[in-house]
Amino acid sequence: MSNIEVKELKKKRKRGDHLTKQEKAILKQAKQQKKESKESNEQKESKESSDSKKLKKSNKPKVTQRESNDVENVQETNTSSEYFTLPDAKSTSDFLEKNEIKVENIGQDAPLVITKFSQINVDSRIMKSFAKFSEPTPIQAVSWPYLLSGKDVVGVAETGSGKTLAFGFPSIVHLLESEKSKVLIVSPTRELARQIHETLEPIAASCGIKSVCIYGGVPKDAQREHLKTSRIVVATPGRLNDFLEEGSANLKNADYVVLDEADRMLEKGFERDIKQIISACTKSSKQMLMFTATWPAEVREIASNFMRSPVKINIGDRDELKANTRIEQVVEVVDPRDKESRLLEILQKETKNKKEKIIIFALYKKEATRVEEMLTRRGYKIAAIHGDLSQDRRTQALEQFKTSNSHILLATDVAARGLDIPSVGLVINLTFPLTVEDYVHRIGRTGRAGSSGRAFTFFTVNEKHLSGALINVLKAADQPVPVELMKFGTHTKKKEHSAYGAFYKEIDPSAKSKKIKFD
Ligand SMILES: Nc1ncnc2c1ncn2[C@@H]1O[C@H](COP(=O)(O)OP(=O)(O)OP(=O)(O)O)[C@@H](O)[C@H]1O
Repeated sequence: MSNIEVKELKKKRKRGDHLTKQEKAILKQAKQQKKESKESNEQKESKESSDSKKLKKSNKPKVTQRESNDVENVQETNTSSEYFTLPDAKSTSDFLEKNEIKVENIGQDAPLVITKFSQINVDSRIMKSFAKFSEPTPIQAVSWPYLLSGKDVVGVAETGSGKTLAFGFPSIVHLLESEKSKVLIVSPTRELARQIHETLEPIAASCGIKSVCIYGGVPKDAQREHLKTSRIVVATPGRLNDFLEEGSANLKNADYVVLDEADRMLEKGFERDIKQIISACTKSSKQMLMFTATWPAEVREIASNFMRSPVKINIGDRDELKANTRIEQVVEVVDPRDKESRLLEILQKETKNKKEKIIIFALYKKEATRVEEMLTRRGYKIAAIHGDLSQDRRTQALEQFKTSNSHILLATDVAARGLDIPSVGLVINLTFPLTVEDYVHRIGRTGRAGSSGRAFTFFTVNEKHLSGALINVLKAADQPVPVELMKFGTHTKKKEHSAYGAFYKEIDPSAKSKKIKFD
């Protein structure tokens, strides 16, 4: 058995390909030999070295907690341990319990966790990106061991819990490991794509890896050029498909594919685009990842069509729809005609001597424009972001809001998901969104990365079909349920797949119309 042969088998195992009994036996034997040689090296070393030398980490640490001799279980137990060590069983179980972590599809094994950065053993250039954090967040702690081991993963964790680095960090390790590979990350909105790119670009660049952000509403030339050399592609579906159709994007080597905000990406408005994109990633051994804060039953089956027996990670018991519990939620049932006067009262109170940022959500673009004008006339400095604005104006508005030139952002649901602006203290839902999932994402623009936040929501008779689902979300977070809301009824209706995203899909105005052929 040559080293090359063993290496090939390890790769095969990492990809999740089937191993014959003989191949498993070869791996087991190799593992045993490695263990023995390590032990004999360690014995030699301990004889000749001082105590400090013993503390020095091996370049390829082993999983020490759960070695298995069961050949059948080699794939599950002997994960890609060269990148991490595991804590002892007690620390693991305490961590899992404290954070209400559920991990499915790992057989009989206990979940693997990386609770400290010191357990990670990867290129130090990547580790620098964690210098500002004290420890991995729960979704990072649990998803990293599986992602670093080549597994498909569905990760469901509350808004603002660090999902971007949960899928982003292992993607860079993957690119360093495999020179030909590419990473593709798909996001539903341009702003979120830019944000993901801004998070990962510096880390990738420090390792000499180029990345590109592909999104609509801006000229194509620069993106097309960067595509040629980039190994990380962060994209919105429409523009990416344009590039695929014209032959400028090549995803043949994309073997680490992420759908961020995965439930949104699998909705009717996007499903076809996503199918097209994934079928362009032709490598059979690709790793598929889906991350989100909301995972409705309606999309779980669709998701399974794209994945190979994924590990399902659920932080905080999120089989039911749940909002971040650090957000104080106030719901006020009002007459639809009174919403804007109530908004003015709230703003007057909330903007007095307060520095925190506020996001106001409207449902329709026209509504957003009208309310923006109304508030501007009353002297408020407003930044606005919705689908009717040019991309330049959207980018500018978001920048203004982030850098504090204006404390209020008026937005439609293009800003509901993913955007990470740490000083947002209050979210106001002027008009309730189309689904309660969107409500959870909207209010999740506050209370990020362990901080607390507040959300104020107007609820009217027009949304009464959503009262039951909203009541459940309020109750699950121990928030008060107004009597007026209860009067609308507590029943929940099954969501229609086509209901979501109806106002959401981004149309790229710069995309060329398709040719129609007449016979
Ligand atoms: N280990 C960590 N410790 C503390 N903060 C972290 C850690 N990892 C990431 N963060 C910070 O947490 C914030 C939220 O992260 P991120 O935007 O990835 O959340 P998310 O889970 O994707 O949210 P959403 O569901 O709204 O998309 C970011 O500001 C990020 O820098």
